Amino acid sequence: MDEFASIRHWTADRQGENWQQRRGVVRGIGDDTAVVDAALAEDGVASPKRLLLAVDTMVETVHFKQSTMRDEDVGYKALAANISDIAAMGGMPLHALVSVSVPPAYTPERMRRLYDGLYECAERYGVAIVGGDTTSSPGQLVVAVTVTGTVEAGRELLRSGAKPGDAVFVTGAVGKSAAGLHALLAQEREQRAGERLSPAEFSGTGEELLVLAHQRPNPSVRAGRLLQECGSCRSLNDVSDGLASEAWEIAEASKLRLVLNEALLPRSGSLAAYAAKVGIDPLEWMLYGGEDYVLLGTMDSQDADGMRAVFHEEGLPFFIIGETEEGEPGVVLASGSQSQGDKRGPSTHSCRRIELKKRGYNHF
Ligand SMILES: Nc1ncnc2c1ncn2[C@@H]1O[C@H](COP(=O)(O)OP(=O)(O)OP(=O)(O)O)[C@@H](O)[C@H]1O
Ligand SMILES: Cc1ncc(C[n+]2csc(CCOP(=O)(O)O)c2C)c(N)n1
Ligand SMILES: [Mg+2]
Ligand SMILES: [Mg+2]
Ligand SMILES: [Mg+2]
Repeated sequence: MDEFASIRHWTADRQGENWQQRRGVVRGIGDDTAVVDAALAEDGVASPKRLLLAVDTMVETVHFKQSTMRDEDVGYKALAANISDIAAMGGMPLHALVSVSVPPAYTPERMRRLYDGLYECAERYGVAIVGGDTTSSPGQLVVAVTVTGTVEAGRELLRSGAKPGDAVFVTGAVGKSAAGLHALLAQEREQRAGERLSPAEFSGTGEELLVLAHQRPNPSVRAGRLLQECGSCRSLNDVSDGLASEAWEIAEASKLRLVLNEALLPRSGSLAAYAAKVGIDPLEWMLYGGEDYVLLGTMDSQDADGMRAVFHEEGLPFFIIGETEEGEPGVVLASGSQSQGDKRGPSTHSCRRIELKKRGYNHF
């Protein structure tokens, strides 16, 4: 049973509508965050804002190793990954609760450094850290962060709102984090056995930006707010498990197909250079890598140019990478097409369509 099937097995049809409704639950399990009508939660009148609630966990050896992340990076990324889910609803992040399970290797100084990173991220995104929980751990460090946020009622950007004929967009390059992890793990293998492993120094090298993307991801809060305000964004998700996997989630929730145009996928120069150096197809990292925390969504295709202009004005990247179409839920990668922006092939090129598997990072 995979991760998604497990969650369904544990939770599907386990609670009647009664308590969900009486507690103002607009959207429960199944999206980037839960959506709760704050006023209805207390049997009050309708609120102009709704509460967003989410938790994500980082586990040593699963999400990071001593050789891939400094302690302050672990703190920063644990909060950033959570803020990213609020961004993926078009919301404003507000509060965080931090639960840590601390093994003996993590001295008070190391934990203080982890909190340096947490607070750095909190300051940058205007999040108040309001509590948490602390336990010992026999082996690995576990950091679980719960975030709250708000969004204008009825304006939350769900995975389920896409319509056939929408434009598909991403708010940044994908694959850099996975390439950065590859560089860090390659460095780890080069270090002598028994040496205390620490994150490799990449400053001044071509890999520096990739490693930074892995250790210090920037959740797309401003982008999410712009998309929420514009009114033409129909579905949204953040890229934690990989582009293909997140596209599948929108396809399933909205009951349609996403057609991604390979030539339109943003290609980072540093990613291409590193992929060539180590002989790996960069597409593998771009489609299945994950942990990029950019936003993937769909919008009214008529407003796509306007949206691109709004993002440009704010100095933010925005790429139209495909479109949606009616059909059985699925994700297709089209290459060699003649669509706009594909400058690589002659116009006689035939379009190749590959069905993408729902593959990405899966915990089970
Ligand atoms: N153990 C659990 N019990 C109840 N609900 C869960 C559990 N694990 C996940 N969920 C719910 O399942 C849905 C999908 O969760 P998931 O963690 O895949 O989303 P995400 O945080 O956007 O992705 P990622 O964890 O890759 O960042 C969410 O609504 C989440 O609250
Ligand atoms: C040492 C090490 N090995 C592998 C990875 C890759 N990785 C771990 S979890 C995850 C998906 C997001 O997690 P979640 O779904 O829990 O939010 C990915 C891509 C890593 N970061 N560090
Ligand atoms: Mg998410
Ligand atoms: Mg999650
Ligand atoms: Mg998440």
